[in-house]
Amino acid sequence: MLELFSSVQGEGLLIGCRQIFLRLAGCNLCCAYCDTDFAPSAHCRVEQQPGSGQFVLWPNPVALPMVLGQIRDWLQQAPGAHHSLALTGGEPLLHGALLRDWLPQLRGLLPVQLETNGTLPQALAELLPWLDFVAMDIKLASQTGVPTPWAAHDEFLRLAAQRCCWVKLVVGPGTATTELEQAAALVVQRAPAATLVLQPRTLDHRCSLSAAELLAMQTVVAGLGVEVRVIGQMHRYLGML
Ligand SMILES: C[S@@+](CC[C@H](N)C(=O)[O-])C[C@H]1O[C@@H](n2cnc3c(N)ncnc32)[C@H](O)[C@@H]1O
Ligand SMILES: Nc1nc2[nH]cc(C(=O)O)c2c(=O)[nH]1
Ligand code: SF4
Ligand SMILES: [Mg+2]
Repeated sequence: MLELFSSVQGEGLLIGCRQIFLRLAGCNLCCAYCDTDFAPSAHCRVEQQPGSGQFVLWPNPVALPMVLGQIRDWLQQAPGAHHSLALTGGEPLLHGALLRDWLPQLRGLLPVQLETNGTLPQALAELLPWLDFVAMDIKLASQTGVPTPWAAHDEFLRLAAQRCCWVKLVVGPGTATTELEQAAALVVQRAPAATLVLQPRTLDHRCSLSAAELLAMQTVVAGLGVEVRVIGQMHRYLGML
């Protein structure tokens, strides 16, 4: 485990909701735009007072009772403040066995949102009963630098559609209309109730696209019958974790 903190969700459909973030190490992808250090570490950093920027280091592997104790403290300090728990990484679905163990108790404290790259459908299938929200990326080759894993995304989205789910597309300079069309078609086919979020790539702390470029992309996706939102990474602007 790499991080445990209480913040405000800065992306996707739960933007603005207070959440506890649990970040796990490791990833099966290497997106060119990735803003997160997910390398395994000997320590997990745990923010003390939320927003303080003061961390204590817990040695890895962290045991579940430590995590539950810290979350209970935050919930008691701020009654009713938290909406849910965000499980992120790295790619959290690489830790299927651990999550199978942990999720029943974590979900006893808060509803659970999974942040995922949408490439590990088998792992998702095993954890679905303990997930309330699934925020899935479709990884566009123009931004990641590697071909989009369309087949894995297809299988993944079929499963995610059994939960409250939305799809994030990180878009940026070079994103092709054909990519947007293919992603929108997949959503229409596999999860017609899901919203598609256009998330502009953040580069050097700024939005990498102009207003005109974002609106043009929004027009393409909306024209294909998908519910669409344009949402940037708000936590960066707020200066939050
Ligand atoms: C760090 S990832 C962890 C979860 C999972 N590995 C994934 O990619 O969905 C969390 C989210 O941050 C997004 N993200 C990472 N770097 C970004 C950037 N520079 N600009 C915009 N979004 C970014 C990812 O696309 C993903 O939606
Ligand atoms: N505030 C905040 N919102 C987020 N939404 C997704 C995040 C992630 O790294 O998965 C993230 C994050 O790291 N911080
Ligand atoms: S899948 Fe997520 S954590 Fe992994 S490299 Fe891409 S953005 Fe980063
Ligand atoms: Mg992040």
